Amino acid sequence: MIYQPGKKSRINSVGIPFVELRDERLYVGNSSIKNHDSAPPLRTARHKVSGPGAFCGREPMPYLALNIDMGKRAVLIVGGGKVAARKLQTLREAGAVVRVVAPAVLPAIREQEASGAVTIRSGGYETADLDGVTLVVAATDDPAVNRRVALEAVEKGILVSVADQPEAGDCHFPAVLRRGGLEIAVSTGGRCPALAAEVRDAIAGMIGNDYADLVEQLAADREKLLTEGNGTTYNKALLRTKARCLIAELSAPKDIS
Ligand SMILES: C[C@@]1(CC(=O)O)c2cc3[nH]c(cc4nc(cc5[nH]c(cc(n2)[C@H]1CCC(=O)O)[C@@](C)(CC(=O)O)[C@@H]5CCC(=O)O)C(CC(=O)O)=C4CCC(=O)O)c(CCC(=O)O)c3CC(=O)O
Ligand SMILES: NC(=O)C1=CN([C@@H]2O[C@H](COP(=O)(O)OP(=O)(O)OC[C@H]3O[C@@H](n4cnc5c(N)ncnc54)[C@H](O)[C@@H]3O)[C@@H](O)[C@H]2O)C=CC1
Repeated sequence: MIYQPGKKSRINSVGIPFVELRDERLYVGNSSIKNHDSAPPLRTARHKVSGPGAFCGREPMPYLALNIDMGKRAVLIVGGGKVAARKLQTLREAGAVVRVVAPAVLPAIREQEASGAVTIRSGGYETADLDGVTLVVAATDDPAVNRRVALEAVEKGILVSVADQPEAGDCHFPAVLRRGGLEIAVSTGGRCPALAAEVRDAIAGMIGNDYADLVEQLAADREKLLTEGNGTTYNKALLRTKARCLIAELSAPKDIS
């Protein structure tokens, strides 16, 4: 089916033609996806008045993009389901020491206990679970528990990311692309995570593994330059120019004859 502007067509609540929710199934073109969610299809928009993500004029107030070395930091994940497993993976990749607390934990999480980088306490969340952690991720399927975790963390000055009520916390996870030492993080500030993931995937098609070599090569050049003491202005001009040239080389069509 082709969308023809002006012709009568089925339009869903977000204005995508030929996508329709009917009898618990999502119809997209000729195929359909089962809707497993029991939640009502509509929810009220969040109208934030203060804090990151709040609106200042037309633009949402930006978050601070900051790369944190989590190697020496303890993190608590409250919940042991699918979302907790994804956040655990991300946190472990960043070297964090993670504690998980939940009455039921997925095998994918349980299996990681043997590595020593994850400890698991079976049971419901308790305030004492927050002791000594830098960051807490509230990812249970109980909104009241997630909210309690958020309130208690904020009170104690602990950073908190809340899976179902991001506005109750103060940070969130972006969609990330890694090419060796190059990291690209994409965020919509919680407004549409699926878009962040799609943008990341689109960038992945443009930024290949060659970029990992670029980082290595330029980092070695820079290391050498810093020992030569030519000054920041000189180093900046040289490294920016070389980076630009190498990127152009990667983008140029290859002669494979
Ligand atoms: C605020 C934030 C807090 C946080 O950090 O968790 C948050 C919140 C929520 N996500 C929800 C749903 C979905 N999240 C994803 C996917 C991802 N979500 C991620 C981050 C974030 N999600 C943070 C904002 C990041 C930003 O905006 O840029 C990614 C990028 C990174 C990661 O998770 O590591 C990861 C990409 C994974 C990858 O790498 O591919 C998909 C799509 C998919 O799975 O493909 C869906 C289904 C479609 C949809 O609903 O949008 C819901 C509703 C839950 C419900 O329906 O009950 C909430 C709660 C709410 O919005 O209230
Ligand atoms: N931020 C994001 O990227 C996304 C967030 N969500 C939201 O994340 C939440 C979790 O989703 P899933 O992982 O799919 O759920 P799930 O049902 O797979 O797991 C829920 C987990 O919470 C645990 N739990 C329940 N009560 C608890 C308590 N008192 N203390 C500690 N743990 C407790 C359960 O034992 C279970 O391990 C939901 O609210 C969902 O709406 C869903 C999709 C994406």
